[in-house]
Amino acid sequence: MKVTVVGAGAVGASCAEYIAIKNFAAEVVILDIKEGYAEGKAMDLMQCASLNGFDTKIVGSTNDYTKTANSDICVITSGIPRKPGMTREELIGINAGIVKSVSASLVEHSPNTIIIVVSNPMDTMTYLVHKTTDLPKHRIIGMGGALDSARFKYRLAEALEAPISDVDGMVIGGHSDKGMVPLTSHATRNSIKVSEFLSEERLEQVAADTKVGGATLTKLLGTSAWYAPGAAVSGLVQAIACDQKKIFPCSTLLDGEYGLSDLCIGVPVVLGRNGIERIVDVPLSAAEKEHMAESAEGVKKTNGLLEL
Ligand SMILES: NC(=O)c1ccc[n+]([C@@H]2O[C@H](COP(=O)([O-])OP(=O)(O)OC[C@H]3O[C@@H](n4cnc5c(N)ncnc54)[C@H](O)[C@@H]3O)[C@@H](O)[C@H]2O)c1
Ligand SMILES: O=C(O)C[C@H](O)C(=O)O
Repeated sequence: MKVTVVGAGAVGASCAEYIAIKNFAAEVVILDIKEGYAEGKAMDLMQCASLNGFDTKIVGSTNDYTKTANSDICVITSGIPRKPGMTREELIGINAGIVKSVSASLVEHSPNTIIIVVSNPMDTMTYLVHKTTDLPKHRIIGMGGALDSARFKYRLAEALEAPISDVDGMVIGGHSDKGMVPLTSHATRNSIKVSEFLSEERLEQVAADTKVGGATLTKLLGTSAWYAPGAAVSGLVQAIACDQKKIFPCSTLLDGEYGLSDLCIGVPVVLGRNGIERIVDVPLSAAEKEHMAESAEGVKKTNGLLEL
């Protein structure tokens, strides 16, 4: 199993590190445009191998796509992150050009690859990869919901004063401050609906804190987060590489599912060796349906800014 990660910055390096530590891939190539940067990160990570007990070979590349040839999975993290006070959507002007050229180079060298898009605004960047490459839709996956769901579980555990391992929950919709749809009606603590433990008001606070999860960290860090994003990407990569058939909310091209078409947005999917193997239809409450429709409108508005 060969995995390429484009962008050796905060998220790309974190993602490569988690993939290596989980020890399921033979090779991880990290590629960056900055001279020597990916080679440096790869060498530093390789020097963790004996300490952390992994055999994954990590290779760095300064913009040489021949090193990425025949990758089974390619992750795109190249592009600028937001600064405090910015929205993800404001990154489109710079990141669209980067994602378009990077995805073209990746597909040229790995025509059978599965692409995972991380760069923001992620749903729109995932749509852009659909529009500009000829990869089939099950091989283009946007990562956002896996991270947002991890943040939702963190906030639920905090409210419930329970261990995170007792909590389950999922966030669908657009990966944006306003567009996320935390599915509070489906969230559980050890199979019991969380509404049995928390007031409606407290649950609304959990949902609100979840939606601004990325903005909260950006304010604290001065740039956006990387540990949980890297871990979330590695979870998707592992589910595909190991054919786990796990369900994650991922951004995917919809064609009537959830009453939506011609956009990429987060919905639950089964991930296996073929990429997105199935979109899972979850019954939504009336409020969740309304939030999903509003979220889709927001994503479509951002897609409208693309020069296709
Ligand atoms: N989808 C998500 O859940 C999620 C989570 C976190 C971050 N992000 C996004 O991921 C992106 C990266 O964030 P980061 O914190 O790692 O930023 P970063 O600045 O630390 O790293 C980005 C890297 O991309 C490289 N790069 C730029 N143009 C390139 C090109 N054409 N080819 C190859 N490499 C190129 C840069 O040199 C840099 O090293 C941002 O757009 C951020 O908003 C998304
Ligand atoms: O918040 C950001 O801009 C980065 C990322 O999308 C995140 O949710 O951490």
